Amino acid sequence: MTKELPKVRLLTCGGTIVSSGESASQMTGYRLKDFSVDALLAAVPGLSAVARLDVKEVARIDSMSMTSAVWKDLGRAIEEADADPEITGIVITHGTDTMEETAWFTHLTMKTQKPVVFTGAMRPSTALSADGPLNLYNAVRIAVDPEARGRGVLVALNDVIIGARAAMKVNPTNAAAFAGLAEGPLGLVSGDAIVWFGRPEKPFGAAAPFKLETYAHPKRLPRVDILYSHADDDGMLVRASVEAGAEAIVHAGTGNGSIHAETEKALQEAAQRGVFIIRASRVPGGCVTPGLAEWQERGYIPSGTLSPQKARILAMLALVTFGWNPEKMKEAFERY
Ligand SMILES: NC(=O)C[C@H](N)C(=O)O
Repeated sequence: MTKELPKVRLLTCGGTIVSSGESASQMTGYRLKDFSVDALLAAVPGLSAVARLDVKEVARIDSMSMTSAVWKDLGRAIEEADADPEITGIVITHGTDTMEETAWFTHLTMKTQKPVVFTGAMRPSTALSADGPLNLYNAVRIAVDPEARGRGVLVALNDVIIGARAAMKVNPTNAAAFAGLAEGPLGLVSGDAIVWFGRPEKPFGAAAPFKLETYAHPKRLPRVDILYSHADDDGMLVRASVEAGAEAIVHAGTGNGSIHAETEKALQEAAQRGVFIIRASRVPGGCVTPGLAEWQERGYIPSGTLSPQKARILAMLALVTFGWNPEKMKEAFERY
């Protein structure tokens, strides 16, 4: 008797992988129309020889409009797949614009040991050399690879496998859109082989205290704004953010998380009012260090190797999990 193929739950969230243009040469300016997931699967010959796929639509949106309400629906769908003993791995198709954010949220909150692989496409389904079908094929291969277990949530496109913590979209149009900043990739798809060489260094999933149930759907997570600094910055956005009820501000500063002298006054006032200040950087890659002694005295927290968008998610999760707790907020940025 032939061995039954492993079963993979495919959770779909929309994005370019199911978008269509007017012609094969249209690479941008396309829309999410009526291209179905079934049509996407039909465009992947050989997929049925890798795994049995069982599909569930979680959302059908362009990922620039992602919300934490969708993260919660996705989390519930992953928990369902985790509880099903027949399912070996989970693949999530998602727009690439905010894929790194959904993947990071999932990496911190999901407790499953099963592989969870995010993929998507940079070219619409109708394009010449559409990249979605091969990306999906490879994501399913990764999801059934026993070696993928224990490496946390993965982002796999264009033959590169990157951990959710490090993954960042670094090109707006190229098929090689993702890089694993600072930490590098965890593996590669090399033709028929899947090659692994890295594991996440920091605790995640079951080793992290963050849980999906801690925020009430459809309510958003606590307000945390990202403020991008530049010449002539004057702190106006800091004041607006505090006014809007931000519980933390991620300051995407220049260089090593540096702060414009004019903005510093507004950040200091915000910190005195109990708003957490996370010092991140608009520079991609590298590591933001604790910096000036007075920043440390004021309780500003360096983002380390987390991008501003990842720092925002960690701050939100720390707020819902620990409440207003400066020690725990600082520890969260050191540990996760
Ligand atoms: N390449 C993409 O997937 C971009 C897309 N518009 C999105 O949903 O993020």
